[in-house]
Amino acid sequence: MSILSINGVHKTYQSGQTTFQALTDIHVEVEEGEIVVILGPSGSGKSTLLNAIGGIDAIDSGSIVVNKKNIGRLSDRELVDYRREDVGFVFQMYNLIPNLTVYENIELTANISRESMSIPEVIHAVGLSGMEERFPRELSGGQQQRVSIARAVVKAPKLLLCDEPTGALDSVTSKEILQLIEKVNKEFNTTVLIITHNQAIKSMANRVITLKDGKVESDFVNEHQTSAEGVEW
Ligand SMILES: Nc1ncnc2c1ncn2[C@@H]1O[C@H](COP(=O)(O)OP(=O)(O)OP(=O)(O)O)[C@@H](O)[C@H]1O
Repeated sequence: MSILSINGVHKTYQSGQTTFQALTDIHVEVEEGEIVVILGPSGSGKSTLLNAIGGIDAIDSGSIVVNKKNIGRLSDRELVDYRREDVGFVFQMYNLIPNLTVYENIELTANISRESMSIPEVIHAVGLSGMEERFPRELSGGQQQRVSIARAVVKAPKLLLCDEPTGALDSVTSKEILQLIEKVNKEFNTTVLIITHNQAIKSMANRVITLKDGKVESDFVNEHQTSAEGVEW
């Protein structure tokens, strides 16, 4: 079943008199349960595409359908619900709330979503049992990223959108985080989209899409998919 369907998407940015074409005629289909890695150099449109899928930025034309919802047709209220319920975000900079504990950071998201998972179960799944009462400043970068993944996963999203999730981490910690993302994909059947400029990450994907100058340059099934364990820097 298709969980994400992107059809003929165009997006421009206006700055002063200049119009910049950030996305041109994007077509992508993602099936439920896939791990899709979207690669491309800086400026190729990766974040623009991810933000459009996440309902953060509007597109100019075309359609993005997630979990049978056409994002462009949602009212503001429905869009808030969509961002709360259907998609989870993981960013390079963890964006945790500094004066809330690990537990509270996760609880905050759980409280605003309709059907959240058990917080202790999620904390266990991300390997943070025993650290519930710590504050973000008392955690390593990798542990903070685990909290941000737990926060995204606790609302049981259909789609996990990861923007350079290992961009700020060393290679050993990066591999652990990729393994965790893989575990979320398998255990919770969460479809995962990872955008990155790191070529190494593509080996764990079952689909690899490359963007160039705002266009899909290639979109192929990875015949040599490895586990996240097999990602080599
Ligand atoms: N708000 C904006 N106003 C004008 N141009 C923008 C805006 N946001 C992005 N752009 C331009 O759109 C293009 C695509 O940007 P985007 O951030 O999607 O690229 P990216 O592939 O994610 O890059 P990076 O890997 O550096 O994050 C870039 O040329 C960028 O300068």
